[in-house]
Amino acid sequence: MTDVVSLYVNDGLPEEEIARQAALYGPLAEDIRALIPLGISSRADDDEIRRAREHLAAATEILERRRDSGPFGTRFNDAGHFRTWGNAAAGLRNAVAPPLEVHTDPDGRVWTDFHLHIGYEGPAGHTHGGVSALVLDQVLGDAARVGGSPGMTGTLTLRYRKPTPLGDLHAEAKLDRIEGRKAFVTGHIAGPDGICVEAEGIFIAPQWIADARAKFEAQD
Ligand SMILES: CCCCCCCCCCCC(=O)SCCNC(=O)CCNC(=O)[C@H](O)C(C)(C)COP(=O)(O)OP(=O)(O)OC[C@H]1O[C@@H](n2cnc3c(N)ncnc32)[C@H](O)[C@@H]1OP(=O)(O)O
Repeated sequence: MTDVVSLYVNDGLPEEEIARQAALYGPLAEDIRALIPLGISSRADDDEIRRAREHLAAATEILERRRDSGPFGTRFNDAGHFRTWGNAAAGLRNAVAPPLEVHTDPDGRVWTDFHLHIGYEGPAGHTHGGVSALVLDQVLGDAARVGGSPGMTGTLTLRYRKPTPLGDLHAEAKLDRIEGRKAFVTGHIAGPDGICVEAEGIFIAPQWIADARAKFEAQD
């Protein structure tokens, strides 16, 4: 099993290098993401598909020449700039991610306006329920972190109130309370006609995080 702690790496990258990599690899993920709905909707003919696949094979051959092994993990530098570029919901380098760009209000509410293309379909013309769970897991988890209690999802409870359309959506979440290592968070996804999915989550700081925080506070 992958050791979670070993995937938290201070790689010491300077800010300029992080910005350079973001400007290089972010657009690559956008290009790959744009292919997903085309894979579903293209009406190209036999010859066009064959040619398109040859181009994709050539791109694959270039991209796999040099690559990291394993997941991206969580990387950071001495300035405390964290990168979770492989994250399935928000990762800058992950074409599977919508991606979510999560904002924080001064009162601790976190929110994101995001777009789900046709590759996120579940019920005909609507968002897959598991994708809604992905979005809410991320947004509620961010609210726990912003509220000072980052943790792993222990329990995520969803109420699907009405079908969630595809397209432009909004999600938000707020920390309700902290009890020991547990953060209780609520949130929802809304479409143009109001709230579609409500969520309650309990996020639990693993013991190693609680220990690290206690050690840090003892040094203060
Ligand atoms: C890393 C940084 C994040 C950073 C992550 C940022 C990513 C953003 C969001 C994405 C989040 C994810 O997808 S996370 C991936 C999905 N989640 C997971 O894979 C989690 C897998 N489960 C685990 O690793 C573990 O079960 C934990 C960490 C959740 C809990 O283990 P533990 O730390 O040993 O817990 P334990 O001592 O038994 O219990 C502590 C307290 O929590 C309660 N408790 C225990 N389990 C649960 C539970 N599932 N639901 C509710 N409550 C629970 C206990 O009753 C107890 O309450 P009391 O007696 O104290 O009252």
